[in-house]
Amino acid sequence: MSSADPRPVARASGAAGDGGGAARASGVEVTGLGKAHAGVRVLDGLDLSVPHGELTAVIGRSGGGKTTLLRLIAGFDRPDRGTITVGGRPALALPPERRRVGYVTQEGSLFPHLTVTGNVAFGLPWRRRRARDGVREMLELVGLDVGLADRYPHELSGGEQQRVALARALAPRPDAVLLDEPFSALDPAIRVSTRLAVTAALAATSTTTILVTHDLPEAMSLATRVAVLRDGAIAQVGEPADLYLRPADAAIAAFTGEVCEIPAKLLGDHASTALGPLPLPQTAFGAGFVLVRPEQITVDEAAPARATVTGTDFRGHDGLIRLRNGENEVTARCAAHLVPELGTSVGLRLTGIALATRIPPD
Ligand SMILES: Nc1ncnc2c1ncn2[C@@H]1O[C@H](COP(=O)(O)OP(=O)(O)OP(=O)(O)O)[C@@H](O)[C@H]1O
Repeated sequence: MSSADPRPVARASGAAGDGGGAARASGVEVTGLGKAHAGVRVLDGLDLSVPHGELTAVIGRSGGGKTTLLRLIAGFDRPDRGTITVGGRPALALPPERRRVGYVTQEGSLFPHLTVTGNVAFGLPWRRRRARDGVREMLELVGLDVGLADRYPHELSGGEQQRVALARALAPRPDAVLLDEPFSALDPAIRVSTRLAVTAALAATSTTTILVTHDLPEAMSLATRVAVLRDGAIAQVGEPADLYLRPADAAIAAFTGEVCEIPAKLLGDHASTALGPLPLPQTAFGAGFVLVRPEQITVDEAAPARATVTGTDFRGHDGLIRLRNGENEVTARCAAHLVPELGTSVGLRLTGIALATRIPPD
């Protein structure tokens, strides 16, 4: 993790949400979860283990069942089969209000007729409700100005509303918090500050969290681990770098970032390509392709392989360069100030290890 990495490093114990005790020793465990909607199987034998105090992001195609998974954990729907354990306690026998699970949606879903104080206090136990200290503590935790305590939701910005929603979810000191695309309705400037405040509050309280998001960079930068939901089950779970650099298959490689296919002779532990040799993640033989990220193709004037720039796609901090190398089209990524002119001939070199290989059927 670099010093610029916004992920909070320390997860303090004994902070606001740390209820302590053996019940909080585990996070969320889901095994063999199955659920059909209107006769269509959405989840099919899904296993997911989120360690206590960690943030796991769940990504997957739209309609793949991410919200369904969160709703089953929260207790808003019942699974057809499988088990769910939250904070070490079997959850299925418990109604939503006794599961000790907080839920924050895209819209925040604050009560419009209650002030910030009323919304946050709603999540507090009775004996703490009348004490404004409890509300103040929660607002400070999510980085909100306590001067906003008497405002109504419509008097707050979207980012402020989401912080209040998290404060309300954290107030009862839940064993887990489920975040269903909580930042997607926010504009980019507010989005960054809101997600920093939210993740800092979750870290300070060591709250086990499942984040559903469509935003891949967001998942990769905030989560300890990322899980890919595919065909009703978790196809791969791992640290962000694992998923990006060592995807389980070609489909996950394409889902987790841009990929480039390069024709190759697969020679066991490495491949031979027109851009030079490349180590393989698994032994493979035959004529096929290696998959690499665009940034693994580097422009290097000393490299023997040459290619002509046929297109550029400027992205601000970096740029994609489309290149023709003999019969092959490849895409490289380079720093914005190094993007070459159209039509230029450049040297190319492959770096790193192939993400995956593909051998076309005969
Ligand atoms: N109550 C319901 N009745 C019938 N079908 C439903 C119900 N809830 C969800 N579905 C269907 O189940 C599938 C999974 O939906 P879900 O909302 O869990 O997916 P998702 O991965 O969260 O999607 P998105 O990323 O678009 O939010 C979809 O095809 C959806 O239409």
